[in-house]
Amino acid sequence: MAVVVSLLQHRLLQEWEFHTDCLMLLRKLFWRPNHPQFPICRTVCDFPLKKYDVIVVGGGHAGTEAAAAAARVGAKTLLVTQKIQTIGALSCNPSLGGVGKGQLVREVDSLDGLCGRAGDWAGVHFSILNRSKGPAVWGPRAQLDRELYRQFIQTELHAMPRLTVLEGSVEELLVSEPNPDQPGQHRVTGIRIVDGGQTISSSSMVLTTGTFLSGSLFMGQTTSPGGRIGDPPSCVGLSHSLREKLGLRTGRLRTGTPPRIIKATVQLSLAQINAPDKQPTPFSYLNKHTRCKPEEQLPCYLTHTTPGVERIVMESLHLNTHIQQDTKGPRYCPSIESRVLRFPGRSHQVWLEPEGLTSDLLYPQGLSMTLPPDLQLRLLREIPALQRAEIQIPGYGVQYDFVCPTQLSPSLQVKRVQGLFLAGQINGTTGYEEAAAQGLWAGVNAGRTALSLPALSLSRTQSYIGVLIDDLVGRGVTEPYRMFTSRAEFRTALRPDNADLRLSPRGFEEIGCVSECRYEEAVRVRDALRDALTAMKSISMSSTRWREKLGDVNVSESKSTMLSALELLQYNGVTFEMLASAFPECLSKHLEFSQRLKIEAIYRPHCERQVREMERIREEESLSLPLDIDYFSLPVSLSREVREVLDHVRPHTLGAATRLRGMTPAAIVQLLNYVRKTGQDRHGKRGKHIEMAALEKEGGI
Ligand SMILES: Cc1cc2nc3c(=O)[nH]c(=O)nc-3n(C[C@H](O)[C@H](O)[C@H](O)COP(=O)(O)OP(=O)(O)OC[C@H]3O[C@@H](n4cnc5c(N)ncnc54)[C@H](O)[C@@H]3O)c2cc1C
Repeated sequence: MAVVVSLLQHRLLQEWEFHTDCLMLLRKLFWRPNHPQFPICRTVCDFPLKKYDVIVVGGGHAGTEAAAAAARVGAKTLLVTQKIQTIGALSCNPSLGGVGKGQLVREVDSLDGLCGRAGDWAGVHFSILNRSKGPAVWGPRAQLDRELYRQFIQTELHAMPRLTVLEGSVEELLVSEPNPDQPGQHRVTGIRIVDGGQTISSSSMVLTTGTFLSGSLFMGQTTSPGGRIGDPPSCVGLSHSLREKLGLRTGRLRTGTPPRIIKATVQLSLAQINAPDKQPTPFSYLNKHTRCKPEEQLPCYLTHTTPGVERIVMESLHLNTHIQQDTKGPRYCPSIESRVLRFPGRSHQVWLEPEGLTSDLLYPQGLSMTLPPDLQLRLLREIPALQRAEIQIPGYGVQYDFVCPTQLSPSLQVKRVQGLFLAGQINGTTGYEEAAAQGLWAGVNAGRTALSLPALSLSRTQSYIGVLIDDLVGRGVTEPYRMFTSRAEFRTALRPDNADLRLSPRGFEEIGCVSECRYEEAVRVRDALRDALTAMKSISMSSTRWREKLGDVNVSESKSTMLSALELLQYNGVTFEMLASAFPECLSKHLEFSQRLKIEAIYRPHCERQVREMERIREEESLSLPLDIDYFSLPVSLSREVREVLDHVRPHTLGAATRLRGMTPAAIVQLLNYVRKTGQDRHGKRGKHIEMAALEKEGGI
């Protein structure tokens, strides 16, 4: 019976249809935290095995995705985390997605990860951010019910084949001599647990300790050890293992969280209401609906700080230890103290966000602070809507160790330690989505390595996950790293609408982390879109004929050339529905994909141009770069970082430049265009001479 319930539950979770209340009922009936039928071990003595293919340390957003991904690729996996109850906990903001981050959620979902479906289950307010810009940079986002999110993640993990969960704290990584056939100075062999000092072996491991590695909590002038309020830090032994035993370079970063406010004490009538989208858009490609019905969604509210807020911050700086420290915090999610110090005299936005369907708390986004609790209350009450507010949990800051991610390879394996993978905040990132994306990729590669399969990497031309990892391992971090669409040079191709086509087929055929049912759906969509594009290309008419056929479309009458239906779809005001009603016999069967086809039509020419540029780069790899280029004054769009690297290394060829740390495809295109454009002049004058000199210097002639 237990097995049948487990299978049924898992199947339903994979393929739910939210509008069927029956699933809610089944979940209510069968959901039991730590249900005994699942392989969960509370103490080390309980656990069934002494050896696993993969051990994942930490049950946050990176760890849960890593454990699930390793199990999906076929590895016998153990997830060890300090508290089973906090698996999938949202440490800070009750929200998922956003600009750049939403793209990551879609990509994790396309590789069969958990967070997209968890977001659809737990979301209480859905919106697409950046709608005024093109669909390539739209940001799917949701406010979440914390409890529902945590429960969903735990239910998924508990039902995952090949995965065991152990409650415990890891104090030491066990290592031995490296395998001589592979690069590296050590080889990971297992872990030691704090409680009783028992050891468990594995040849692959993913470390995802988040904000817990030597974590310290700050509130006013009080500092205490901790990784998150109510949770102890990772034991000192683990930091020692990484630094002293393995010789890894670490750094220190910080972040903070706002006080949680009792909703009943807030005068919401004094704040501006922010409604969700009328029709929620699911994160997951498998879901047609979200669990929350459109009319059941909760609003957010917008209010602003006053001069009184600034005064309290400035007057109490001496009582605020966290803010006095040099440690770098998240630039794009700053505390109210940092905002006031950076932009004095301004009023700052504060979003009042629901914490869940039944929660009586509000999360004041924008008011992250580390003042003493009495001053936090005084500060809140300077805001009109919060003048009677009461705090349930005060805000606090956390400082933690991270491992400099340039010590990792693109598979997220530590270069000098065979079998050791790192993911999430431990790599210097911030945010659930960044953690989930790395966790999934580290889990895939840890699983593959344990099964003697080659580790894989994702290119930045293919995915935001590739951009994130390439940035981390190529450039490292100097402050908590968060994703933005501007980090992706190929963002018009890496859209939130097409992550399934980019990743699910590869995820099934090559990587092995995608289920057959998701693969089949992605292939169905891919084939249907291809057929629809072919059909649209085959319909071609003059603009006059199109105007006759479709009525008042915005195509110039003077346009004498023929336009295909696909080209016409690029125009403002032309919809796929209009084309389908004009040519029902060949287009109406594709109406299901009308929005995707419109987006595809808009971006296709640009994406094709980018593909041609990439091909050009490959063909031009041997193109010489003049040795006397002044990279700092080059009149092209290159970042300061890239100019510094080029100036320092002075690569001889374009191919050598592409392999430099931190070089992006966009920078290479800029360089290629510049050298091609100026090449002729230079060859006529000094170019040849310089190339000869370079060869001589290299001993080439
Ligand atoms: C106070 C605070 C403020 C934050 N503010 C923001 C913000 O403003 N914006 C933002 O985007 N993000 C913020 N975050 C960060 C966000 O919570 C993280 O980015 C995200 O949770 C990172 O996921 P992770 O999986 O790397 O780590 P976490 O979610 O931190 O999970 C780490 C897990 O590892 C476990 N663990 C640690 N050490 C051990 C061990 N030795 N043995 C076993 N288990 C262990 C922990 O119990 C925990 O379950 C904040 C976090 C905190 C704590």
